[in-house]
Amino acid sequence: MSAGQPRAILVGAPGAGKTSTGEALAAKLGVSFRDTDADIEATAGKPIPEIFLDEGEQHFRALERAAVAAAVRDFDGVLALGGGAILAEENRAALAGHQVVHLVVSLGEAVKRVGLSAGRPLLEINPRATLRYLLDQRLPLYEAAATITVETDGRTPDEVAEEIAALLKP
Ligand SMILES: Nc1ncnc2c1ncn2[C@@H]1O[C@H](COP(=O)(O)OP(=O)(O)O)[C@@H](O)[C@H]1O
Ligand SMILES: O=C(O)C1=C[C@@H](OP(=O)(O)O)[C@@H](O)[C@H](O)C1
Ligand SMILES: [Mg+2]
Repeated sequence: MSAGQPRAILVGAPGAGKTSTGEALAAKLGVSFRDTDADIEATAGKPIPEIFLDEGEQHFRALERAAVAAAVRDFDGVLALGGGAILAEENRAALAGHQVVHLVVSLGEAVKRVGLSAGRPLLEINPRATLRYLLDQRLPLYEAAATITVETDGRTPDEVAEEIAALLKP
């Protein structure tokens, strides 16, 4: 069954604001919001840090590939992905042909927003160095997947959502 396609798919580093800006954008457009991280937690029946602890990152990534495939196929609102979803070739292929928004965040701002935050198992130790590594590894992948690129530093999720809404094709 196909319900159309997502109005927008948000990608970017942890702390870029995919979840919060995605919610603001969905409200602005009057459509639903979905986050693959929430889908994964619902499937696993536990929070992401527990999945990492109990089954490990590889298992989380397998759940994530299934969540991305299902959401891109079935969902017609605003979709936020987890920051690491871009690493899987299968997920990058699923994004092709969609309106993909890269939320850009600087290292310093990302550290301020999510440094040592509970709920992001990859960032629990040395968040600045880890985020620097993640950004180096992933930035080219976010850039290649994106059809729209928006800066988020110094702007609220609502302001970022406003810019995206103006740039999206109907
Ligand atoms: N544009 C922004 N300006 C300031 N803080 C933000 C902005 N976007 C998100 N945040 C804050 O940063 C944290 C991470 O945001 P979140 O939406 O979960 O990012 P992501 O889903 O990309 O990891 C939250 O505390 C959120 O309130
Ligand atoms: O960067 C990553 O690999 C991850 C980012 C998280 O999502 P956000 O980017 O929404 O924080 C979440 O999917 C998980 O903790 C792994
Ligand atoms: Mg998120």
